[in-house]
Amino acid sequence: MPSPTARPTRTPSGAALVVDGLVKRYGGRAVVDGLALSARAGQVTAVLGPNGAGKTTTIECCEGLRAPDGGTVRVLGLDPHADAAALRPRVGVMLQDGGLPSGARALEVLRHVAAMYARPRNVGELVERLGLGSFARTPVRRLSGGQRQRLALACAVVGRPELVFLDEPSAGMDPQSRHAVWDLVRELRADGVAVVLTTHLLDEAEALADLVHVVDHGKVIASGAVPDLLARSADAGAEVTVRFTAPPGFDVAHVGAWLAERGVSDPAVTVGRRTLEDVFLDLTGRHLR
Ligand SMILES: Nc1ncnc2c1ncn2[C@@H]1O[C@H](COP(=O)(O)OP(=O)(O)OP(=O)(O)O)[C@@H](O)[C@H]1O
Repeated sequence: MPSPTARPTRTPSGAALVVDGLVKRYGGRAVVDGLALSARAGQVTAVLGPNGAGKTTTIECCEGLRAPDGGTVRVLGLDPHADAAALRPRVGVMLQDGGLPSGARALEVLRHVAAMYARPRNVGELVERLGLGSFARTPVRRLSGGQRQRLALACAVVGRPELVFLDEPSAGMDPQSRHAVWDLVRELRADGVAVVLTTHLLDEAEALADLVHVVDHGKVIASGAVPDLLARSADAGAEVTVRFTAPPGFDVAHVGAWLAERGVSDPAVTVGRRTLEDVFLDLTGRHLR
């Protein structure tokens, strides 16, 4: 049973998570190879990288699920292995495969997890927020992928964690669910929670992240806020988007001709009104399934 008196512990730098020189080997191969990153309270930190880059391995070392072969990990100033019991009530975890008991019904699982905490969130409110009501009595093994993700997210946050790890939180979700997840992540940040997420959805990282770490071959190859990372690559030439509402009869070919006259090679002028996501949400509504 988590202690009701658990208090935030911050490292001197104020970071909620500090990973330094992390090494993890499998069969002699370092899949995480001297990786360093950090995350702060009240911020969303996104860990990006191609398949097999070492993101999940890193996050699982931070969660105390895998033992590192080298380097240090400090979670709320504590060691995820040695201090696992002290960290359990303070850290929320949403695993990529859900990690939920397959035979239990969805709402039973959430109520059970909530009961393990001293000051859980209101379960009914969370059910409403994440649209869990329509499958509350469905066994976990019968849930769709997106429903299981939403249940796993609810379980990760129901205990009011100070730090939450979300491994690809909106993978496989419909746009309605993704927006609900994003709203919840923003609320956690506003409440001062340190949110650490991995994602392959770069629009998700752009929409949510205060800090981005890009991982490849087991190392962080770039870190910074999204505008900083974009500014660093500005010399490569920027793609400029201009939006305007064309009056009736306007010939967009003039825009391409005007750009070509000014030395812009192969300008691509496209006419579009709304994104497919806008149309999809209009057609299917915003309510969660
Ligand atoms: N238990 C294990 N035994 C052997 N190799 C492993 C093990 N776990 C992970 N690996 C390997 O470690 C590498 C990193 O895997 P990891 O799951 O951390 O990548 P990832 O960045 O999260 O990828 P993805 O985006 O596909 O989820 C991969 O090459 C993977 O095959």
